[in-house]
Amino acid sequence: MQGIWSTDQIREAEERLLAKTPEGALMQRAAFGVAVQAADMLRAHTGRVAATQVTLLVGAGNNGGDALWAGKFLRRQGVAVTAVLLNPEKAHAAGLAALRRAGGRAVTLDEAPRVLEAADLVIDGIVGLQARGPLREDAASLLDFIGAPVLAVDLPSGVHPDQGTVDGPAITATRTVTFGARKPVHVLNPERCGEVVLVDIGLLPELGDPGIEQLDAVDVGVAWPVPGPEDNKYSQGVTGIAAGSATYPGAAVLATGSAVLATSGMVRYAGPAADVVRSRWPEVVATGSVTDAGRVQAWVVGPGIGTGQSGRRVLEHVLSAGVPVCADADATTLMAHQPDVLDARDPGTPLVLTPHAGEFERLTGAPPGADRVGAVKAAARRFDAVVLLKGNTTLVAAPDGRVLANVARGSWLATAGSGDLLSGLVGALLAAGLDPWLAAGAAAYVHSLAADLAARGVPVSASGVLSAIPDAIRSLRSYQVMR
Ligand SMILES: NC(=O)C1=CN([C@@H]2O[C@H](COP(=O)(O)OP(=O)(O)OC[C@H]3O[C@@H](n4cnc5c(N)ncnc54)[C@H](O)[C@@H]3O)[C@@H](O)[C@H]2O)[C@@H](O)CC1
Ligand SMILES: [K+]
Repeated sequence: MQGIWSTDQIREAEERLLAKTPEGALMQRAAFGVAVQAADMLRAHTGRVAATQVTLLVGAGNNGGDALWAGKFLRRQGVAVTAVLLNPEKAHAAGLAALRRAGGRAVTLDEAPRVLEAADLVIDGIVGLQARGPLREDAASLLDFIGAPVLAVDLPSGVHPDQGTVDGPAITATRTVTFGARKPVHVLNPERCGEVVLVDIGLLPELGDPGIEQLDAVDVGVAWPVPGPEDNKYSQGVTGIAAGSATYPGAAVLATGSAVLATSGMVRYAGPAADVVRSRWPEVVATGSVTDAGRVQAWVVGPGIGTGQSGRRVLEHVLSAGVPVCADADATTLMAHQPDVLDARDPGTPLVLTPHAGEFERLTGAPPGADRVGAVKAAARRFDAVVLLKGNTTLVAAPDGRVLANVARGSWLATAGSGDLLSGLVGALLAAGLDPWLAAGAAAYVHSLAADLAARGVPVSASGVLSAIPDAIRSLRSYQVMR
Protein backbone atom coordinates (compact mmCIF):
# COMPACT_ATOMS: atom_id res chain seq x y z
CA MET A 1 0.00 0.00 0.00
CA GLN A 2 1.21 3.46 -0.78
CA GLY A 3 0.41 6.33 1.54
CA ILE A 4 -0.85 9.79 0.75
CA TRP A 5 -0.66 12.51 3.39
CA SER A 6 -2.58 15.79 3.72
CA THR A 7 -0.68 19.07 3.50
CA ASP A 8 -1.14 19.63 7.25
CA GLN A 9 0.42 16.26 7.98
CA ILE A 10 3.28 17.01 5.57
CA ARG A 11 3.94 20.44 7.05
CA GLU A 12 4.12 19.10 10.59
CA ALA A 13 6.46 16.31 9.54
CA GLU A 14 8.60 18.79 7.58
CA GLU A 15 8.96 20.96 10.66
CA ARG A 16 10.26 18.01 12.65
CA LEU A 17 12.65 17.06 9.86
CA LEU A 18 13.82 20.64 9.32
CA ALA A 19 14.80 20.86 12.99
CA LYS A 20 17.13 17.88 12.50
CA THR A 21 18.76 18.89 9.22
CA PRO A 22 21.21 21.67 8.32
CA GLU A 23 19.57 24.81 6.95
CA GLY A 24 18.76 24.58 3.27
CA ALA A 25 19.56 20.87 3.04
CA LEU A 26 15.96 19.77 2.40
CA MET A 27 15.47 22.29 -0.35
CA GLN A 28 18.72 21.17 -1.97
CA ARG A 29 17.57 17.55 -1.91
CA ALA A 30 14.21 18.51 -3.38
CA ALA A 31 15.73 20.75 -6.03
CA PHE A 32 18.29 18.14 -7.06
CA GLY A 33 15.38 15.76 -7.63
CA VAL A 34 13.67 18.40 -9.79
CA ALA A 35 16.84 18.86 -11.86
CA VAL A 36 17.20 15.09 -12.41
CA GLN A 37 13.61 14.88 -13.67
CA ALA A 38 14.04 17.97 -15.82
CA ALA A 39 17.14 16.49 -17.49
CA ASP A 40 15.23 13.27 -18.10
CA MET A 41 12.36 15.14 -19.74
CA LEU A 42 14.74 17.25 -21.85
CA ARG A 43 16.44 14.09 -23.08
CA ALA A 44 13.07 12.52 -23.94
CA HIS A 45 11.71 15.59 -25.73
CA THR A 46 14.78 17.05 -27.45
CA GLY A 47 17.28 14.19 -27.45
CA ARG A 48 19.82 16.14 -25.36
CA VAL A 49 20.32 18.08 -22.14
CA ALA A 50 23.17 20.50 -22.87
CA ALA A 51 22.30 23.54 -25.02
CA THR A 52 18.58 23.30 -24.26
CA GLN A 53 16.50 26.11 -22.77
CA VAL A 54 14.57 25.85 -19.55
CA THR A 55 12.21 28.50 -18.21
CA LEU A 56 11.46 28.58 -14.50
CA LEU A 57 8.20 30.11 -13.30
CA VAL A 58 9.08 31.34 -9.82
CA GLY A 59 6.53 32.37 -7.21
CA ALA A 60 7.03 33.96 -3.81
CA GLY A 61 7.56 30.90 -1.64
CA ASN A 62 9.80 27.90 -1.17
CA ASN A 63 8.23 26.22 -4.19
CA GLY A 64 9.89 28.97 -6.25
CA GLY A 65 13.05 28.35 -4.21
CA ASP A 66 13.07 24.72 -5.32
CA ALA A 67 12.76 25.82 -8.94
CA LEU A 68 15.63 28.33 -8.62
CA TRP A 69 17.97 25.76 -7.05
CA ALA A 70 16.98 23.22 -9.71
CA GLY A 71 17.93 25.87 -12.29
CA LYS A 72 21.35 26.11 -10.69
CA PHE A 73 21.84 22.34 -10.95
CA LEU A 74 20.72 22.38 -14.60
CA ARG A 75 23.22 25.11 -15.41
CA ARG A 76 25.97 22.63 -14.48
CA GLN A 77 24.76 20.42 -17.31
CA GLY A 78 25.00 23.22 -19.84
CA VAL A 79 21.30 24.15 -19.89
CA ALA A 80 20.37 27.79 -20.57
CA VAL A 81 18.13 28.70 -17.63
CA THR A 82 15.87 31.73 -17.38
CA ALA A 83 13.76 32.42 -14.31
CA VAL A 84 10.56 34.44 -14.62
CA LEU A 85 10.11 36.09 -11.23
CA LEU A 86 6.42 36.63 -10.52
CA ASN A 87 7.23 38.60 -7.40
CA PRO A 88 10.86 39.76 -7.67
CA GLU A 89 11.05 41.19 -4.12
CA LYS A 90 9.88 37.94 -2.56
CA ALA A 91 11.76 35.46 -4.74
CA HIS A 92 13.80 32.99 -2.66
CA ALA A 93 17.00 35.01 -2.12
CA ALA A 94 19.53 32.20 -1.71
CA GLY A 95 18.10 30.28 -4.67
CA LEU A 96 18.14 33.34 -6.90
CA ALA A 97 21.73 34.17 -5.93
CA ALA A 98 22.79 30.57 -6.62
CA LEU A 99 21.15 30.59 -10.04
CA ARG A 100 22.81 33.88 -10.97
CA ARG A 101 26.23 32.67 -9.78
CA ALA A 102 25.83 29.64 -12.02
CA GLY A 103 25.14 31.86 -15.04
CA GLY A 104 21.33 31.72 -15.05
CA ARG A 105 19.20 34.76 -15.85
CA ALA A 106 16.21 36.23 -14.08
CA VAL A 107 13.57 38.32 -15.84
CA THR A 108 10.28 39.93 -14.91
CA LEU A 109 6.78 39.28 -16.24
CA ASP A 110 7.04 41.52 -19.31
CA GLU A 111 9.73 39.27 -20.77
CA ALA A 112 7.86 36.08 -19.91
CA PRO A 113 6.05 35.50 -23.25
CA ARG A 114 9.33 35.50 -25.15
CA VAL A 115 11.24 33.18 -22.78
CA LEU A 116 8.28 30.82 -22.50
CA GLU A 117 7.99 30.51 -26.26
CA ALA A 118 11.70 29.73 -26.56
CA ALA A 119 11.64 27.06 -23.82
CA ASP A 120 12.24 23.34 -24.35
CA LEU A 121 10.88 22.73 -20.84
CA VAL A 122 8.98 24.83 -18.32
CA ILE A 123 9.43 24.27 -14.58
CA ASP A 124 6.41 25.34 -12.53
CA GLY A 125 7.55 26.73 -9.18
CA ILE A 126 4.71 29.25 -8.88
CA VAL A 127 3.11 27.86 -5.77
CA GLY A 128 3.34 24.66 -3.75
CA LEU A 129 1.84 23.36 -0.54
CA GLN A 130 0.52 26.76 0.52
CA ALA A 131 -1.52 27.19 -2.65
CA ARG A 132 -5.13 28.17 -2.18
CA GLY A 133 -7.44 29.02 -5.04
CA PRO A 134 -6.68 29.35 -8.74
CA LEU A 135 -3.61 31.13 -10.12
CA ARG A 136 -3.61 34.85 -9.60
CA GLU A 137 -3.92 37.09 -12.63
CA ASP A 138 -0.19 37.64 -13.24
CA ALA A 139 0.60 33.94 -13.18
CA ALA A 140 -2.57 33.07 -15.11
CA SER A 141 -1.58 35.44 -17.93
CA LEU A 142 1.43 33.19 -18.66
CA LEU A 143 -0.55 30.03 -19.39
CA ASP A 144 -1.24 30.98 -23.01
CA PHE A 145 2.48 31.15 -23.79
CA ILE A 146 3.36 27.68 -22.54
CA GLY A 147 3.95 25.32 -25.44
CA ALA A 148 6.72 23.15 -24.01
CA PRO A 149 6.25 20.21 -21.63
CA VAL A 150 5.79 21.29 -18.02
CA LEU A 151 7.49 19.83 -14.97
CA ALA A 152 5.53 20.85 -11.86
CA VAL A 153 7.40 21.28 -8.60
CA ASP A 154 5.46 19.45 -5.86
CA LEU A 155 2.10 20.04 -7.56
CA PRO A 156 0.68 21.84 -10.58
CA SER A 157 0.08 25.43 -9.44
CA GLY A 158 -3.54 26.47 -9.23
CA VAL A 159 -4.79 23.00 -8.25
CA HIS A 160 -5.93 22.57 -4.63
CA PRO A 161 -3.25 20.51 -2.84
CA ASP A 162 -5.69 18.63 -0.58
CA GLN A 163 -8.79 18.44 -2.76
CA GLY A 164 -7.38 18.29 -6.26
CA THR A 165 -10.01 20.76 -7.41
CA VAL A 166 -9.50 23.48 -10.02
CA ASP A 167 -11.73 26.53 -10.00
CA GLY A 168 -9.90 28.84 -12.37
CA PRO A 169 -6.62 29.06 -14.25
CA ALA A 170 -4.16 26.31 -13.34
CA ILE A 171 -1.08 24.54 -14.69
CA THR A 172 -1.40 21.22 -16.50
CA ALA A 173 1.82 19.31 -15.97
CA THR A 174 3.42 16.61 -18.08
CA ARG A 175 5.16 15.35 -14.95
CA THR A 176 5.07 16.36 -11.30
CA VAL A 177 7.98 15.81 -8.97
CA THR A 178 7.01 15.73 -5.32
CA PHE A 179 9.05 15.44 -2.15
CA GLY A 180 8.97 13.17 0.86
CA ALA A 181 5.45 11.82 0.31
CA ARG A 182 2.59 12.09 -2.11
CA LYS A 183 -0.21 14.55 -1.37
CA PRO A 184 -3.96 14.17 -2.07
CA VAL A 185 -3.80 16.25 -5.28
CA HIS A 186 -1.65 13.55 -6.86
CA VAL A 187 -4.41 10.95 -6.70
CA LEU A 188 -7.43 13.26 -6.80
CA ASN A 189 -6.40 15.10 -9.96
CA PRO A 190 -4.08 12.84 -11.95
CA GLU A 191 -4.95 14.61 -15.23
CA ARG A 192 -3.40 17.87 -14.03
CA CYS A 193 -0.36 16.22 -12.42
CA GLY A 194 0.67 13.97 -15.28
CA GLU A 195 3.18 11.33 -14.23
CA VAL A 196 4.01 11.73 -10.53
CA VAL A 197 7.57 11.10 -9.37
CA LEU A 198 8.40 10.92 -5.67
CA VAL A 199 11.80 12.12 -4.45
CA ASP A 200 12.87 10.89 -1.04
CA ILE A 201 13.97 13.70 1.27
CA GLY A 202 13.89 11.63 4.46
CA LEU A 203 10.37 12.63 5.49
CA LEU A 204 8.79 9.20 5.83
CA PRO A 205 9.98 8.46 9.41
CA GLU A 206 8.39 11.73 10.55
CA LEU A 207 4.97 10.94 9.08
CA GLY A 208 2.18 9.19 10.98
CA ASP A 209 -0.61 7.12 9.45
CA PRO A 210 -1.46 8.25 5.93
CA GLY A 211 -4.75 10.06 5.32
CA ILE A 212 -5.36 8.10 2.11
CA GLU A 213 -3.97 4.78 0.92
CA GLN A 214 -3.59 3.39 -2.55
CA LEU A 215 -3.50 -0.30 -3.42
CA ASP A 216 -0.84 -1.45 -5.84
CA ALA A 217 -0.62 -4.64 -7.88
CA VAL A 218 1.11 -6.48 -5.04
CA ASP A 219 -1.61 -5.61 -2.51
CA VAL A 220 -4.40 -6.65 -4.85
CA GLY A 221 -2.60 -9.81 -5.97
CA VAL A 222 -1.94 -10.88 -2.39
CA ALA A 223 -5.54 -10.13 -1.36
CA TRP A 224 -7.15 -11.91 -4.32
CA PRO A 225 -8.60 -15.27 -3.23
CA VAL A 226 -6.80 -18.31 -4.63
CA PRO A 227 -8.27 -21.73 -3.80
CA GLY A 228 -6.13 -24.31 -2.03
CA PRO A 229 -6.18 -28.12 -2.46
CA GLU A 230 -8.72 -28.50 0.37
CA ASP A 231 -11.21 -26.08 -1.19
CA ASN A 232 -14.48 -26.96 -2.87
CA LYS A 233 -17.08 -24.79 -4.57
CA TYR A 234 -18.77 -23.91 -1.25
CA SER A 235 -15.69 -23.35 0.90
CA GLN A 236 -14.50 -20.50 -1.33
CA GLY A 237 -17.64 -18.49 -0.70
CA VAL A 238 -20.93 -18.41 -2.59
CA THR A 239 -21.92 -15.03 -4.06
CA GLY A 240 -25.60 -14.19 -4.34
CA ILE A 241 -26.74 -11.73 -7.00
CA ALA A 242 -30.14 -10.06 -6.63
CA ALA A 243 -30.30 -7.89 -9.74
CA GLY A 244 -32.07 -7.26 -13.00
CA SER A 245 -35.66 -7.54 -14.15
CA ALA A 246 -37.46 -9.51 -16.86
CA THR A 247 -37.53 -6.44 -19.12
CA TYR A 248 -33.98 -5.35 -18.27
CA PRO A 249 -31.92 -8.50 -17.76
CA GLY A 250 -28.63 -6.81 -18.75
CA ALA A 251 -27.69 -5.70 -15.24
CA ALA A 252 -28.24 -9.24 -13.98
CA VAL A 253 -26.11 -10.79 -16.73
CA LEU A 254 -23.25 -8.32 -16.16
CA ALA A 255 -23.20 -8.39 -12.34
CA THR A 256 -23.49 -12.17 -12.29
CA GLY A 257 -20.81 -12.53 -14.96
CA SER A 258 -18.25 -10.44 -13.16
CA ALA A 259 -18.85 -12.45 -9.96
CA VAL A 260 -18.41 -15.68 -11.96
CA LEU A 261 -15.09 -14.48 -13.41
CA ALA A 262 -13.74 -12.87 -10.22
CA THR A 263 -13.24 -15.94 -8.05
CA SER A 264 -13.76 -19.67 -8.39
CA GLY A 265 -16.44 -19.74 -5.67
CA MET A 266 -20.00 -20.48 -6.69
CA VAL A 267 -22.53 -17.85 -7.82
CA ARG A 268 -26.26 -17.92 -7.23
CA TYR A 269 -28.62 -15.59 -9.06
CA ALA A 270 -32.05 -14.70 -7.72
CA GLY A 271 -34.53 -12.62 -9.69
CA PRO A 272 -36.82 -12.32 -12.69
CA ALA A 273 -33.96 -12.57 -15.20
CA ALA A 274 -33.11 -16.16 -14.17
CA ASP A 275 -33.65 -17.65 -17.65
CA VAL A 276 -31.44 -15.11 -19.41
CA VAL A 277 -28.75 -15.45 -16.74
CA ARG A 278 -28.83 -19.25 -16.94
CA SER A 279 -28.46 -19.24 -20.72
CA ARG A 280 -25.50 -16.83 -20.56
CA TRP A 281 -23.85 -18.36 -17.47
CA PRO A 282 -24.73 -22.07 -17.25
CA GLU A 283 -22.47 -22.45 -14.18
CA VAL A 284 -24.78 -20.20 -12.16
CA VAL A 285 -27.56 -21.61 -9.98
CA ALA A 286 -30.44 -19.31 -10.87
CA THR A 287 -33.79 -19.01 -9.10
CA GLY A 288 -36.70 -16.64 -9.47
CA SER A 289 -36.63 -15.12 -6.00
CA VAL A 290 -34.24 -14.31 -3.15
CA THR A 291 -36.44 -16.27 -0.74
CA ASP A 292 -35.56 -19.58 -2.40
CA ALA A 293 -32.01 -18.76 -3.45
CA GLY A 294 -30.23 -20.94 -0.88
CA ARG A 295 -27.21 -20.09 1.31
CA VAL A 296 -24.75 -17.46 0.16
CA GLN A 297 -21.78 -15.85 1.94
CA ALA A 298 -22.48 -12.38 0.49
CA TRP A 299 -25.18 -10.64 -1.47
CA VAL A 300 -24.98 -8.12 -4.29
CA VAL A 301 -28.25 -6.25 -4.48
CA GLY A 302 -29.58 -3.43 -6.58
CA PRO A 303 -28.66 -3.22 -10.26
CA GLY A 304 -31.94 -3.19 -12.14
CA ILE A 305 -34.18 -4.31 -9.24
CA GLY A 306 -36.33 -1.19 -9.53
CA THR A 307 -37.35 1.18 -6.75
CA GLY A 308 -40.87 -0.13 -6.16
CA GLN A 309 -42.33 -2.51 -3.59
CA SER A 310 -40.77 -5.66 -5.05
CA GLY A 311 -37.32 -4.04 -5.07
CA ARG A 312 -37.83 -3.03 -1.46
CA ARG A 313 -38.76 -6.57 -0.43
CA VAL A 314 -35.64 -7.94 -2.13
CA LEU A 315 -33.47 -5.37 -0.38
CA GLU A 316 -35.01 -6.06 3.03
CA HIS A 317 -34.54 -9.79 2.62
CA VAL A 318 -30.89 -9.40 1.70
CA LEU A 319 -30.12 -6.86 4.44
CA SER A 320 -31.48 -9.21 7.10
CA ALA A 321 -29.73 -12.33 5.75
CA GLY A 322 -26.79 -12.05 8.16
CA VAL A 323 -24.09 -11.94 5.45
CA PRO A 324 -22.11 -9.02 3.96
CA VAL A 325 -24.04 -7.01 1.36
CA CYS A 326 -22.90 -4.86 -1.55
CA ALA A 327 -25.77 -2.47 -2.33
CA ASP A 328 -25.67 -0.65 -5.63
CA ALA A 329 -27.85 1.35 -8.03
CA ASP A 330 -31.58 0.91 -7.25
CA ALA A 331 -30.72 -0.37 -3.76
CA THR A 332 -28.99 2.96 -3.07
CA THR A 333 -31.98 4.89 -4.40
CA LEU A 334 -34.34 2.83 -2.24
CA MET A 335 -32.23 3.60 0.83
CA ALA A 336 -32.31 7.30 -0.09
CA HIS A 337 -36.09 7.50 -0.63
CA GLN A 338 -37.15 5.02 2.05
CA PRO A 339 -34.44 5.22 4.73
CA ASP A 340 -36.43 2.94 7.05
CA VAL A 341 -35.48 0.05 4.74
CA LEU A 342 -32.17 0.11 6.62
CA ASP A 343 -34.03 -0.97 9.78
CA ALA A 344 -34.03 -4.43 8.22
CA ARG A 345 -30.25 -4.53 8.35
CA ASP A 346 -28.53 -7.00 10.61
CA PRO A 347 -26.28 -4.49 12.42
CA GLY A 348 -23.48 -7.02 12.78
CA THR A 349 -22.98 -7.58 9.05
CA PRO A 350 -20.86 -5.43 6.78
CA LEU A 351 -22.51 -3.24 4.18
CA VAL A 352 -20.75 -1.81 1.11
CA LEU A 353 -22.46 1.06 -0.72
CA THR A 354 -21.23 1.91 -4.22
CA PRO A 355 -22.82 5.23 -5.25
CA HIS A 356 -21.83 7.49 -8.13
CA ALA A 357 -22.00 11.23 -7.41
CA GLY A 358 -25.74 11.45 -8.14
CA GLU A 359 -26.61 8.48 -5.95
CA PHE A 360 -24.32 9.86 -3.26
CA GLU A 361 -26.30 13.10 -3.29
CA ARG A 362 -29.59 11.22 -3.05
CA LEU A 363 -28.25 9.09 -0.22
CA THR A 364 -26.70 11.83 1.90
CA GLY A 365 -28.70 14.89 0.83
CA ALA A 366 -25.66 16.71 -0.58
CA PRO A 367 -23.29 16.21 -3.52
CA PRO A 368 -19.75 15.07 -2.67
CA GLY A 369 -18.53 18.65 -3.36
CA ALA A 370 -14.91 19.79 -3.49
CA ASP A 371 -13.84 17.79 -0.44
CA ARG A 372 -14.67 14.33 -1.79
CA VAL A 373 -12.47 12.63 0.79
CA GLY A 374 -14.22 14.40 3.69
CA ALA A 375 -17.63 13.67 2.19
CA VAL A 376 -17.05 9.95 1.67
CA LYS A 377 -15.59 9.57 5.17
CA ALA A 378 -18.64 11.26 6.70
CA ALA A 379 -20.99 9.01 4.72
CA ALA A 380 -19.14 5.87 5.84
CA ARG A 381 -19.50 6.94 9.48
CA ARG A 382 -23.14 7.89 9.06
CA PHE A 383 -24.20 4.62 7.43
CA ASP A 384 -21.72 2.49 9.38
CA ALA A 385 -20.81 1.10 5.98
CA VAL A 386 -17.94 1.00 3.54
CA VAL A 387 -18.77 3.69 0.99
CA LEU A 388 -17.23 3.48 -2.46
CA LEU A 389 -17.71 6.77 -4.29
CA LYS A 390 -17.29 6.21 -8.02
CA GLY A 391 -15.39 8.66 -10.17
CA ASN A 392 -12.27 8.96 -12.26
CA THR A 393 -10.59 8.61 -8.89
CA THR A 394 -12.73 6.19 -6.91
CA LEU A 395 -12.64 6.65 -3.14
CA VAL A 396 -13.41 3.92 -0.62
CA ALA A 397 -14.01 4.93 3.00
CA ALA A 398 -14.47 2.61 5.96
CA PRO A 399 -16.52 3.60 9.05
CA ASP A 400 -13.26 3.75 11.06
CA GLY A 401 -11.91 6.54 8.82
CA ARG A 402 -9.59 4.59 6.51
CA VAL A 403 -9.71 5.84 2.90
CA LEU A 404 -8.48 4.16 -0.25
CA ALA A 405 -8.09 5.89 -3.62
CA ASN A 406 -8.12 4.10 -6.95
CA VAL A 407 -7.03 6.16 -9.92
CA ALA A 408 -8.61 5.07 -13.21
CA ARG A 409 -6.34 4.51 -16.16
CA GLY A 410 -8.40 6.54 -18.63
CA SER A 411 -12.13 7.22 -18.66
CA TRP A 412 -13.42 4.34 -20.76
CA LEU A 413 -15.23 2.90 -17.75
CA ALA A 414 -17.78 5.69 -18.03
CA THR A 415 -20.06 3.38 -20.00
CA ALA A 416 -23.44 1.76 -19.41
CA GLY A 417 -23.30 -1.41 -17.33
CA SER A 418 -19.87 -0.67 -15.92
CA GLY A 419 -21.22 -0.25 -12.37
CA ASP A 420 -22.94 -3.65 -12.52
CA LEU A 421 -19.55 -5.25 -13.14
CA LEU A 422 -18.04 -3.47 -10.15
CA SER A 423 -20.74 -4.61 -7.75
CA GLY A 424 -20.33 -8.22 -8.94
CA LEU A 425 -16.61 -8.02 -8.23
CA VAL A 426 -17.18 -6.54 -4.76
CA GLY A 427 -19.73 -9.25 -3.97
CA ALA A 428 -17.40 -12.08 -5.03
CA LEU A 429 -14.61 -10.73 -2.82
CA LEU A 430 -16.98 -10.26 0.13
CA ALA A 431 -18.15 -13.86 -0.27
CA ALA A 432 -14.52 -14.99 -0.23
CA GLY A 433 -14.18 -13.35 3.17
CA LEU A 434 -12.12 -10.25 2.39
CA ASP A 435 -12.33 -7.25 4.69
CA PRO A 436 -15.09 -5.13 3.09
CA TRP A 437 -12.89 -2.05 2.69
CA LEU A 438 -10.19 -4.10 0.98
CA ALA A 439 -12.80 -5.97 -1.07
CA ALA A 440 -14.19 -2.70 -2.42
CA GLY A 441 -10.70 -1.30 -3.11
CA ALA A 442 -9.43 -4.47 -4.80
CA ALA A 443 -12.61 -4.67 -6.90
CA ALA A 444 -12.16 -1.05 -8.03
CA TYR A 445 -8.54 -1.83 -8.92
CA VAL A 446 -9.34 -4.85 -11.08
CA HIS A 447 -12.37 -3.09 -12.59
CA SER A 448 -10.27 -0.17 -13.87
CA LEU A 449 -7.45 -2.49 -14.93
CA ALA A 450 -9.88 -4.64 -16.94
CA ALA A 451 -11.25 -1.51 -18.61
CA ASP A 452 -7.77 -0.43 -19.54
CA LEU A 453 -6.86 -3.85 -20.95
CA ALA A 454 -10.12 -4.02 -22.90
CA ALA A 455 -10.06 -0.46 -24.21
CA ARG A 456 -6.45 -0.05 -25.38
CA GLY A 457 -7.22 3.49 -26.44
CA VAL A 458 -10.64 2.95 -28.02
CA PRO A 459 -14.17 2.99 -26.54
CA VAL A 460 -15.18 -0.23 -24.83
CA SER A 461 -18.51 -1.71 -23.79
CA ALA A 462 -19.26 -3.20 -20.38
CA SER A 463 -19.27 -6.63 -22.07
CA GLY A 464 -15.76 -5.93 -23.33
CA VAL A 465 -14.61 -4.99 -19.82
CA LEU A 466 -16.27 -8.15 -18.48
CA SER A 467 -14.27 -10.29 -20.93
CA ALA A 468 -11.05 -8.63 -19.79
CA ILE A 469 -11.55 -9.41 -16.07
CA PRO A 470 -9.59 -12.71 -16.35
CA ASP A 471 -6.68 -10.87 -18.01
CA ALA A 472 -6.71 -8.26 -15.25
CA ILE A 473 -6.58 -10.94 -12.55
CA ARG A 474 -3.96 -12.89 -14.52
CA SER A 475 -1.70 -9.83 -14.53
CA LEU A 476 -1.57 -10.10 -10.70
CA ARG A 477 -0.75 -13.80 -10.60
CA SER A 478 2.90 -13.45 -9.60
CA TYR A 479 1.71 -11.92 -6.31
CA GLN A 480 -1.10 -14.36 -5.57
CA VAL A 481 -0.88 -16.67 -2.58
CA MET A 482 -2.91 -19.81 -1.99
CA ARG A 483 -5.27 -19.79 0.99
N1 LIG B 1 9.12 22.94 4.05
C1 LIG B 1 10.07 22.11 3.62
O1 LIG B 1 10.75 21.48 4.39
C2 LIG B 1 10.30 21.93 2.20
C3 LIG B 1 9.52 22.62 1.29
N2 LIG B 1 9.71 22.48 0.00
C4 LIG B 1 8.98 23.29 -0.96
O2 LIG B 1 8.30 24.33 -0.32
C5 LIG B 1 6.97 24.41 -0.80
C6 LIG B 1 6.12 25.11 0.20
O3 LIG B 1 6.66 26.39 0.34
P1 LIG B 1 5.94 27.61 1.05
O4 LIG B 1 5.44 27.18 2.35
O5 LIG B 1 6.88 28.74 1.00
O6 LIG B 1 4.68 27.88 0.17
P2 LIG B 1 4.45 28.02 -1.40
O7 LIG B 1 5.72 28.05 -2.15
O8 LIG B 1 3.43 27.02 -1.72
O9 LIG B 1 3.70 29.43 -1.59
C7 LIG B 1 3.84 30.50 -0.82
C8 LIG B 1 3.50 31.78 -1.61
O10 LIG B 1 2.59 31.57 -2.68
C9 LIG B 1 1.55 32.53 -2.64
N3 LIG B 1 0.29 31.96 -3.20
C10 LIG B 1 -0.66 31.25 -2.55
N4 LIG B 1 -1.66 30.91 -3.38
C11 LIG B 1 -1.34 31.42 -4.60
C12 LIG B 1 -1.99 31.41 -5.86
N5 LIG B 1 -3.16 30.84 -6.03
N6 LIG B 1 -1.38 32.02 -6.92
C13 LIG B 1 -0.19 32.61 -6.74
N7 LIG B 1 0.47 32.67 -5.57
C14 LIG B 1 -0.11 32.09 -4.49
C15 LIG B 1 1.44 32.86 -1.18
O11 LIG B 1 0.93 34.14 -1.01
C16 LIG B 1 2.87 32.78 -0.70
O12 LIG B 1 3.53 33.99 -0.89
C17 LIG B 1 6.61 23.00 -1.10
O13 LIG B 1 5.53 22.90 -1.98
C18 LIG B 1 7.91 22.50 -1.70
O14 LIG B 1 7.97 22.83 -3.07
C19 LIG B 1 10.82 21.70 -0.51
O15 LIG B 1 11.87 22.59 -0.68
C20 LIG B 1 11.22 20.59 0.40
C21 LIG B 1 11.40 21.04 1.78
K1 LIG C 1 4.19 24.18 -8.38
